[in-house]
Amino acid sequence: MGLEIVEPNTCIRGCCSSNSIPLHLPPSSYALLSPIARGAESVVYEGILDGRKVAVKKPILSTSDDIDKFHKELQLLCTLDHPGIAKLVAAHAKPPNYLFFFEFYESGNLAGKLHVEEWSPRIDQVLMITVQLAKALQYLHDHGIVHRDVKPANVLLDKNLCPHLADFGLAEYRRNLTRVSVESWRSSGKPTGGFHKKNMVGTLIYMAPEILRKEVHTEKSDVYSFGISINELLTGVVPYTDLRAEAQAYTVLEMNYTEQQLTAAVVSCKLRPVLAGPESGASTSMLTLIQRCWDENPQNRPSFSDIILEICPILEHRKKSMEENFAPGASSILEVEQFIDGANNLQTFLESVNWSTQGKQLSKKASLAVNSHMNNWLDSLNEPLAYHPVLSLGSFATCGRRETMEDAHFLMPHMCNEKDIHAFGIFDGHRGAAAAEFSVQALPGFLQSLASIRSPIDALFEAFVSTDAAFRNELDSHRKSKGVVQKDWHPGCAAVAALIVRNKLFVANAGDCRTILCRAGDAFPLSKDHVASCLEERERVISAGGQVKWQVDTWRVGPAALQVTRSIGDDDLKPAVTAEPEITETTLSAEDEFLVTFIFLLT
Ligand SMILES: Nc1ncnc2c1ncn2[C@@H]1O[C@H](COP(=O)(O)OP(=O)(O)OP(=O)(O)O)[C@@H](O)[C@H]1O
Ligand SMILES: [Mn+2]
Repeated sequence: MGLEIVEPNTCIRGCCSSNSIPLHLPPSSYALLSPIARGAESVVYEGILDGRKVAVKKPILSTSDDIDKFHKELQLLCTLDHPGIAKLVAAHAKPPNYLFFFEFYESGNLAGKLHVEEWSPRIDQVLMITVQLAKALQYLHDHGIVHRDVKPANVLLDKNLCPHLADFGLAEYRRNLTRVSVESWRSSGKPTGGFHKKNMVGTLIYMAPEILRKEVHTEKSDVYSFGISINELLTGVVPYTDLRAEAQAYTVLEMNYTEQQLTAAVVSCKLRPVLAGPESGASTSMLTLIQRCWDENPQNRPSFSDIILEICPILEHRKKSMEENFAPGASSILEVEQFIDGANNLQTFLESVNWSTQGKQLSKKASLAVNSHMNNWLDSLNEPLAYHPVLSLGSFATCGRRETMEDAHFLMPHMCNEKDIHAFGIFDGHRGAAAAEFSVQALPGFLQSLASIRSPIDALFEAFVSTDAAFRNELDSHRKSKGVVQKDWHPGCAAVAALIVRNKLFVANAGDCRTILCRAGDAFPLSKDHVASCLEERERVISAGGQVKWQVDTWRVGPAALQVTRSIGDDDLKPAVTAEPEITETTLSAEDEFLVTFIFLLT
């Protein structure tokens, strides 16, 4: 770059100096274009410096403390030179203009990439970002600097999606950190809540428990924030917004939990974000590493050198297996991309079980085992004058704002070729789609096999319980024999099934899907939500040996913080979270217009 360094190359106070970064610039050498981001403390503009595109950070300086802070940040930035750290190319440190000029990173910050663009990185991209960031933080720590604001919003991505750690507004030399932290941030002298809001709310979810307890910030507090951020990169979910998988659409602020509630939960109840599952493509060792990063005790957290040592071999192994599988002759970038995608899919395929097929096979076995004649159901209802419903049906499913579909449903009109028997069901998965995928195949089979030997109510009841037992069995045997299923992975699903036998409607429910009957224009609920906020359910769970705690915003069950109290799967919470459904029976009449069974969506 042709920018000249004018000696003495220092800031106005003489406290910042550099051999390579110009610290004052002739006004003609730069121009500020449109703003890219407005924070509480600064505005970042797209700009031109000496003919080249840059990002210009212009701090809002309203008190002398702010000016001190600018000098401190500049001093620090002048000493840093690492490919994983956003590069300061120049600064202007003389009144009236205080400006930082950074290299421009085209792909914006990682938070925007994940949550606005809904980017879902491949596992090799996650690993690459993890290693690069860990190297940048290792470099900082080696220089005695603690970043104190590690989060995806402060990670900038270049056009190759390589990460560069930015925003040194809170960075400090470790030796200066004695008993500062939260108190000193709070006393920044600004009358508005802006500063407080920025540093507490925006960063709160990344803050280590010791910081929330107002203890000293150490390198290990950066490790904690790093762990939370990498998990976010794997899940694509803003921390704590999916305590209940069904409510993922919430953002932290919308969820209305107060600072104190979240702080209390993180500090005292050791609440952490939901760990990424195996479907993210992350290996068990990587997931365990994340958990160690967010360990309660800072001393149990790995250092960045440890993290690099552990992640590098995983990345190497990944690269190697992709190279080995690399098709000779593939030449264009597109082909390479496709190939990498293919390799990823293959990996995911090998690592996961096809739960749908498992469920289907089981369902076949079950229905073959019994000769299905349902005449006994129809015989028992043989009232010639009874209302005879005529059925039309349909279904609609949408993934909503979630990355993957965890819900499933079946429509089984004319079950076992009986024109007056129909069954429908909906399964709302959580902690992965496995339980829903399995149940949607298995449950109808169980129901058919039980039709000839049980009453409709008993058949429904047993179909739920058997599906649950079969799923947990299957999960267990995969855990034991093939090791393909992680031992701490406990998928589950809420389920509701409706069975129509001539003019009788039976609805079996376990969880919080809902069924509503429209009768003469009015809505009649045929199911009751099984959630921990319901006193009756809470008491049932506790008496079955489960733990129910108020966490964040509502009552939740067990360490998994599940809101539903009945489900198929969730084997870590059995028997308290039971699969036994509650069943209602309704006699249909000509007034009944339609039946809606649905998953409660929060959008
Ligand atoms: N070099 C850059 N290239 C591209 N975009 C940038 C660059 N620097 C900053 N930005 C954009 O500006 C945002 C804010 O930058 P930064 O975090 O450094 O400032 P801040 O004042 O701390 O802002 P905030 O209050 O939001 O944390 C970044 O998240 C990013 O979107
Ligand atoms: Mn920032």
